[in-house]
Amino acid sequence: MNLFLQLFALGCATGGIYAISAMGVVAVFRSSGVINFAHGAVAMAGGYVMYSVADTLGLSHLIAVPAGILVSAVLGWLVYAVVIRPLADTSTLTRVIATLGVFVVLQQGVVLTYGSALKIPHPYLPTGAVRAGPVSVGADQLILFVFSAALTAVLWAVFKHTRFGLATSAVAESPRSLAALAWRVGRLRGLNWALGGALAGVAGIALAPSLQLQPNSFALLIIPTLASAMLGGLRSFPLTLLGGITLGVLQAVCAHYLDLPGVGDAVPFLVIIAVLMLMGRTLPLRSHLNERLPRVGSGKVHPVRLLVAVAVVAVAAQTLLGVQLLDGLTVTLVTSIILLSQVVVTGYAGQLSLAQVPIAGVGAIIAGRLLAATGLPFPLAIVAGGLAAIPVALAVGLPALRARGVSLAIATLGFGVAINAVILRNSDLNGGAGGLQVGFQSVFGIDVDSIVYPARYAILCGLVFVLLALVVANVRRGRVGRRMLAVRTNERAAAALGVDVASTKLYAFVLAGVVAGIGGVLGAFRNPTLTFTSYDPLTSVNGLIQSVIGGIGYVPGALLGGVGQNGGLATAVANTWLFDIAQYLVLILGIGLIVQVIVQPNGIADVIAHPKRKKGPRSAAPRARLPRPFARRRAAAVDAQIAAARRTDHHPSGGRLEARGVTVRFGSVVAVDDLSFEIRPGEVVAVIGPNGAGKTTLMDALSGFVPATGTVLLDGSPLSGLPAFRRTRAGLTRSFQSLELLEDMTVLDNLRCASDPTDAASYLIDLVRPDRGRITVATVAAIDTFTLAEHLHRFPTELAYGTRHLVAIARAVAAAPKVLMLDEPAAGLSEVERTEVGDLIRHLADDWGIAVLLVEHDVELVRRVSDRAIALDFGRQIAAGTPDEVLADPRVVEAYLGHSTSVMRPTKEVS
Ligand SMILES: Nc1ncnc2c1ncn2[C@@H]1O[C@H](COP(=O)(O)OP(=O)(O)OP(=O)(O)O)[C@@H](O)[C@H]1O
Repeated sequence: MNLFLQLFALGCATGGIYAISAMGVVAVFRSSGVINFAHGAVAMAGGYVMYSVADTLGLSHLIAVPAGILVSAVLGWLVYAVVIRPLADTSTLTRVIATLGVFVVLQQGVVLTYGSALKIPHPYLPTGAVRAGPVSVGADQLILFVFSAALTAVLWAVFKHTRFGLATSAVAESPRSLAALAWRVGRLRGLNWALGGALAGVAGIALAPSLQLQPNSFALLIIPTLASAMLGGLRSFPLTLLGGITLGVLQAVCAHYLDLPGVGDAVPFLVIIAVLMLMGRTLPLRSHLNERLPRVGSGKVHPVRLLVAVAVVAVAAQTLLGVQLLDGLTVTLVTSIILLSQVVVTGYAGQLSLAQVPIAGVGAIIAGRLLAATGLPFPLAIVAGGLAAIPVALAVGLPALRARGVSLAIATLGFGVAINAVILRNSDLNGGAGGLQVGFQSVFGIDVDSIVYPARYAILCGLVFVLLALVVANVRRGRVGRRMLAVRTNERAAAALGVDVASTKLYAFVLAGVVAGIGGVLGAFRNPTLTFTSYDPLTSVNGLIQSVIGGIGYVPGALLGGVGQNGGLATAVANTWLFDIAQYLVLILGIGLIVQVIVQPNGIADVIAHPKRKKGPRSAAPRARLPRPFARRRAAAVDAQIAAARRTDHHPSGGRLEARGVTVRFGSVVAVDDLSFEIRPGEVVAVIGPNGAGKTTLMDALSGFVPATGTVLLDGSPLSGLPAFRRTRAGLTRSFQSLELLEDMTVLDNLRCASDPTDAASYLIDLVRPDRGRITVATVAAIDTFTLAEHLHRFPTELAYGTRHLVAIARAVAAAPKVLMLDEPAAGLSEVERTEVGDLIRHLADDWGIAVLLVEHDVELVRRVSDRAIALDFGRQIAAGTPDEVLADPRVVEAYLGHSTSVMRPTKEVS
């Protein structure tokens, strides 16, 4: 018990400091909605400045400590003013990546200024023991704990009771309202960033004497910091203190009682995962903002160009390049393979993984141990490394099922730290200080020893890169690629099209894991003795940065990113002909990244592929692709498929939807209250009601987007309990009020996404033979009915508003639904377009027998199109019958207009 109390006290002291650092993150997040990944590096800078002033210059800590805090505060403000402010209108991903750039710049700046060696600052607080009953704690720890509690109280009071604090809480919600009240939003945010920096500095200075200063480990203070901040819900200072203490105590107890190396480092990660799993959702809410991510390439392979490039590299490697350049080439190719994994998981699938390099390390360590233990041939060891990465990649991907964006980045960074601590730095696995002896390798009898035959090893890496690049490009062009793009663009829309969002994400992580694992093996086996120090989480951050600079959505982007790897071609060329830039390379990359995300977020590969395109991810691809012979051939093939489908006399047919006692609660709000109704094949049933009546929530409940009680039956089969994509596949399809078109895809690919077969075989077949997708009878029916033939190769952003509406309905029809639910399909359309949409809805019901549930505010349209109507108010059914009966019902009139004497007129817009 005494020991536990002792550990508890120790954990409280460390946790208090985590909490101080985390409160800096909270202050920044409350004001700007941004998670600053450079926060740990800012803390580290504070610690180093304190060390310089006190230990190097020999000045008093009374000067050194404030100096460290001041520098951190200034750094915090600078990050805001120089990096975050110019990126105010960009995606979360862009801002995360930018702060990662700052992280790298600060970390490398410290390395260049102070070196990587450990620095041990002199303690500045009394270190004697203080006894309280059976527990003895250091006086410094006690002081720091009391200080953290006092600081929490001060911050809580400031943010709760001062104008500054109240304005900060308001600024993240509504900067415009605050500006209207004469607040200078930029200055307020800048102050919070400075406060965040200062708090990071306090934490860095507090931890410096016990943690000791070392750039690589100290900057990772960001992980426990973020874990504490997440436990505090990124809002509450007292809860953040509690979170920090919980974390500190858990770390101390686990490290003591669990005999597992690195377990202390893994605890914050486990806490992060637990929070994400508890708080996250499998599909985002309606309010989730879908942001455009960096553009993706087409995955088109030019065989002639590829063969020429391979031949040139092979000949140059064998005949022209010296050892240094060959080594640079090998490092570039190995890195490029690992970055290919980033293209799959982040570029295509939109999942921000910061664990790809540690995953590569797992592949390397397992292949190394297998080969050392069994004498496995090298090619099989490469494959084994790829396969060995699968379970770890799956585990890294699991949080993605409930977390997205910044949260996922935090989880994967934490996972990387845990993998590094528990597996890669584990001397039971990594061969200890001497490394893992594997000797030299051969492939099919050819010696590929990278020291004697560096050219051969480089060529081997080149061939593996080409092979994997082809696989990744195939995936992009196939059915699976469409699913990934749909998921990255809009998870709700993807699920509504029948895409299994969870499986698609996990597949992306697994495929990326295999690719990274193979890269990891090739990287480690460059030497006869394997070491795993270069598979650390910081290298993973650098890897992401290189991917973004190269073009994270492009296969060639991985190669371009690999060129910039430390020790890669850029370094080798510069070292051979210029000067030793290795030490500055990471710094240059970090600065390059920050400049690039501001100027050209899509990467160098995008500029090369489309030199004339505008820079922002929002600028659509121009139609000018069609004249190219390839595009013309493809268009002709599409036309032929459409013609063939037209010759068959099939079209979608309807089914019967039954809802029994469907109820949805959001806390105390009952959004849908015990609704029961039926829609028969060929029937159009309108659901009307004032704003907030529960119409969209009803649709969400029927289609599986929100949890509901009650029963939903399709043709007598229960749908309740099934996830959204399964309901779509069963025949219940929906459109969205906000259309939710997949903006990264052409109209045709939007339709294909809805009509693609859903079998799992494509996950494997697409790797070698991508399925461009057949055009189904339902798709052609949708194209013809909604006259979309001329728009098929356009992107949604290029279409007129009315046409976008038609595409949204056509896409739902392309899924061959039995029951179609349309959420305000006529909103914002002109009179003529509304009439057209009404006719089309009737056509779907009358000619194809589809059962239609129509949510609509346009009373005229409801009256003209629907067979029956149901009126809702506060989630409850207040009337049902023919449209005329329902619209004339006094309860409906009252619900809409607030008093029963008014007469409901056939106006166009009631709301
Ligand atoms: N995720 C949510 N959490 C909490 N409350 C919610 C959520 N989604 C909807 N609501 C509430 O449920 C009620 C019904 O909202 P809903 O959007 O379904 O109404 P609606 O009839 O579709 O309105 P509109 O015509 O404006 O689209 C409202 O009170 C709304 O605030």
